Amino acid sequence: MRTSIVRSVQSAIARSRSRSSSSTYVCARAYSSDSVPERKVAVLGAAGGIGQPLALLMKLNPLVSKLSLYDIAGTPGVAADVSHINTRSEVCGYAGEEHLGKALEGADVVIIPAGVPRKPGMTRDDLFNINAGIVKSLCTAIAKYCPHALVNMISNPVNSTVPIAAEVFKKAGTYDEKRLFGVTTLDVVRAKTFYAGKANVNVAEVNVPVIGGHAGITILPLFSQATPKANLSDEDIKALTKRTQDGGTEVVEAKAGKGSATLSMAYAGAIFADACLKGLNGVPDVVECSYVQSNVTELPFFASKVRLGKNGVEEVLGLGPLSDYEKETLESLKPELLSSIEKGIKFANQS
Ligand SMILES: NC(=O)c1ccc[n+]([C@@H]2O[C@H](COP(=O)([O-])OP(=O)(O)OC[C@H]3O[C@@H](n4cnc5c(N)ncnc54)[C@H](O)[C@@H]3O)[C@@H](O)[C@H]2O)c1
Ligand SMILES: O=C(O)C[C@H](O)C(=O)O
Repeated sequence: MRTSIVRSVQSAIARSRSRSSSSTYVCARAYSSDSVPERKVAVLGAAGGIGQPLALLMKLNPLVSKLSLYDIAGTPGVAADVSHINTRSEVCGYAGEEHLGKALEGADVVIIPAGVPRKPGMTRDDLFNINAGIVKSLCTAIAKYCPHALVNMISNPVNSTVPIAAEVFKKAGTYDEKRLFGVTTLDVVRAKTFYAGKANVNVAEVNVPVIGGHAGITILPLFSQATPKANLSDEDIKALTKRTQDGGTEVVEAKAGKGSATLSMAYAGAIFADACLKGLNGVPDVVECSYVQSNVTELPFFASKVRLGKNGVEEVLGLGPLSDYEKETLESLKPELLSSIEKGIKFANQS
């Protein structure tokens, strides 16, 4: 049995090598699984700092049957590399725009970490001029080749790139607000880590919702709802809030010009994609925070807890009780978040 699987993998690799002589893509079939639904996940920007470890983590996910790795260059190598891992999914690497359609066809989940990262001294909004165009063209292709996929937007500034994606999909007639997500999981990951350290509780048991958006003061961790409960002072809560808001900058400065968070982001992106896949597969009660179309506040997009289901967003959950500090901070983040949303909408509609 094992020998025949090994032989079939070897012959699949040989077949893929012969058809990828131009080195544009490599496809290698691994193992099949009868009990779990087939799911194709595409990563756009897969040769980058986030893309590579995210490709690795998605290759480790047993819910994935096909892993499609797309970038403007470098993906055949990444695909060949991760394809040797003995997990379920078939891996294909596509390099160059002419292969984007093939990379996307049939995708259930598309994860987008394509675009430039920050350098010290930059805000996420400083990335807008380059990343807005990248996201727009990738979303145009998604609308064409996999209009029903769940889209996990990582590219910054998320506060604007998600509204850009929504406008592109609206124009193409494929927009479904239940299928578009800004990935804010890294804020939750950070809030959990920092809270566990300060409260001296087991980090594996910690939960902290993070609402708002994904940039500076628009990131609002709700430590008043954190569990397990801990008796932290107002000063501690303020310091934890600030550290969560500045978490990305902390990494950008530490990397000193060599980019922003990649490994922790890949981890966070893998958690969120896994939640999307579980929801699609009908696993009940899958809840994660995400930046989605929302009416929990007056802002058209807002991050809060979201219940995931077979069609993507099943329910955008309310904010729950907020402390006075959180109420005040929520009001103060709204103008900046609204202006980032409007900037994205304007860009998508004028260019
Ligand atoms: N949402 C979050 O929490 C979060 C966290 C960390 C980083 N980010 C953002 O993710 C993005 C990527 O960061 P990174 O560190 O991986 O950057 P990186 O430069 O290491 O990788 C980006 C990759 O995107 C590719 N790319 C560029 N244009 C493309 C296109 N048109 N199609 C496909 N691929 C394209 C590049 O070739 C590169 O491989 C940045 O915008 C960064 O700010 C978001
Ligand atoms: O901070 C950045 O520029 C990257 C990312 O948004 C992060 O939060 O780490």
